[in-house]
Amino acid sequence: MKIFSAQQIYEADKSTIKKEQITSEALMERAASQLFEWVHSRLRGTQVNIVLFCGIGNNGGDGMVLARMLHEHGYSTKVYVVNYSDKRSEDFLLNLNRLKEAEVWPDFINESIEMPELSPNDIIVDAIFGIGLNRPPAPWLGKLIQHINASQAFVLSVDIPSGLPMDREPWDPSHVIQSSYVLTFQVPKLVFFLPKTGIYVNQWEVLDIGLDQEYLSKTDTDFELIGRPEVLPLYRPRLKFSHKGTYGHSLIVGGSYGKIGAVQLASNACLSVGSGLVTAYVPKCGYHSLQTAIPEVMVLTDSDEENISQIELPFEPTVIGVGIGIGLNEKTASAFGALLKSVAASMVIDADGLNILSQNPELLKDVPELSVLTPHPKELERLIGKWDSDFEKLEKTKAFSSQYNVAVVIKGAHSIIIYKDKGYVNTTGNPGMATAGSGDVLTGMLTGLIAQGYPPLEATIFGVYLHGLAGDLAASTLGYEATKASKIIENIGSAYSELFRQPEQNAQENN
Ligand SMILES: NC(=O)C1=CN([C@@H]2O[C@H](COP(=O)(O)OP(=O)(O)OC[C@H]3O[C@@H](n4cnc5c(N)ncnc54)[C@H](O)[C@@H]3O)[C@@H](O)[C@H]2O)[C@@H](O)CC1
Ligand SMILES: Nc1ncnc2c1ncn2[C@@H]1O[C@H](COP(=O)(O)OP(=O)(O)O)[C@@H](O)[C@H]1O
Ligand SMILES: [K+]
Repeated sequence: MKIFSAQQIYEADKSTIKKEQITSEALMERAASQLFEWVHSRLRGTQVNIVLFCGIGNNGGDGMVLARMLHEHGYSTKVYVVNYSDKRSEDFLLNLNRLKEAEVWPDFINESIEMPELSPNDIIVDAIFGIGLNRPPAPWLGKLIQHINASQAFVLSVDIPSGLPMDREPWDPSHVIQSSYVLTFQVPKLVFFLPKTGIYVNQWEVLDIGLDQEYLSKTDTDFELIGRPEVLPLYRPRLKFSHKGTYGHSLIVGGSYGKIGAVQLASNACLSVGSGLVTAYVPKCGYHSLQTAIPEVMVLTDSDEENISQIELPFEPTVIGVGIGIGLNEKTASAFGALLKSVAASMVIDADGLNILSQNPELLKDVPELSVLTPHPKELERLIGKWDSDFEKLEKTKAFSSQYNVAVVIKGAHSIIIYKDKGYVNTTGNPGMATAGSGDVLTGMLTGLIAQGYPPLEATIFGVYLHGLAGDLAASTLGYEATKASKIIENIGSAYSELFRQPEQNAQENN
């Protein structure tokens, strides 16, 4: 699913209005009836107190229409107009009048009014600001937002949590609505998925308000949300008359004394995702444990007992996954540098492989084109330098990816794959995966997919999704705390099956 900017969403609105020859007010009515249907189908007339906070723009207009519909269906409502500007939108004004005609009399909140009383049992509708927020909310608005956040009530945000801008981090992190649920119009918003802005969104769902499909499909976006519909077409079916050679020979290079487990995890994941053959290259100390733990994996050893010192390969691997548990030893760094120079095959580079690159940036030019780098945030910072916001981080990563023609996976709750100017935002995974070795599993999986012939970018999009899905399946039986890296591997098979089974749910959890 494409992720559009605010500008593009306004364009889509305009295009819809023009093409369908409807008024903007009719589009607002359509959007708000979707909101109403959502609420009504869940509450079914239950008598709870619904408190609506509506701004004076079109987001507030949506709130006004929703208030009228709730009132008409017998719900108990209290409406506050949050009067932050004299520049009220036309459609807001029109719907304010309609609300009054329906004999609902909103209270007007401004700077000098006391905060309204709220109960934890209320349902609060947050329609103060939408995607039009373009400057910091005034301090009194910030206080109102804090007051709503302190209420412990369920907060349903219209389109986006109020106070959250579309293209930057908030000016004051405490002046943003903490949404229990966001009903967002037509398309998901990038800020739902970034670490510093996604924290305001507990759950979200897209409401289809019928914006111009032609505009939406022909417009290119900087980011795409990766769910099952995006991943399924990437799948490469296994052929009946195939053999192990059809699915590539992966090489996993890594490990050092005390960190052989990382190679075990990566090799096992590589095999479990479907690589035809897997060879692990480790220092001598890793030989016995690897041969014992995973009989399917072949093992080559370095001449050094504890560290990789010189990589000599008696065969030509299809793809190399490198860096996990490798350490920062000088001998290892120069062996890694020599490996980069000697192979043309794509690599998947992780962990200390990335740190060696950061310490020796002259090696970056030798990284084979279309390789995949999988940094967690600290490793990324060492590679591209500090950033002042999530948005700058994305821009810097795009520049890095373009410069070296590599895909970069920014790992996190929503891992984002950057390739040149485009970002792919993953939707699977859970906090149970914040555990030792889950990154090693990802490295092995991406390597194993490339081995099977998935082009590197597709392997990365597919693999990051599958890794998260395997983690979700592991957590569904084990819970977050007991989910560990080896359990993610055990669920790779079920994750493949899951791809072809259940329809994707609309609501996404994001905490
Ligand atoms: N036809 C349309 O354009 C549709 C718009 N919809 C709703 O419209 C919303 C966008 O509406 P608007 O563009 O009116 O914007 P908002 O309702 O988000 O904000 C209202 C106005 O407040 C001003 N403003 C921004 N930051 C401010 C601040 N800190 N203090 C005071 N004033 C500030 C801006 O001029 C802005 O236009 C969407 O989020 C969505 O809810 C929906 O009704 C669907 C159709
Ligand atoms: N809170 C989370 N939600 C979803 N996925 C997560 C979360 N925390 C970590 N992950 C995933 O787990 C993996 C962790 O990788 P990494 O930090 O390199 O671990 P390690 O170095 O221990 O192998 C990444 O793929 C990341 O996206
Ligand atoms: K809102």
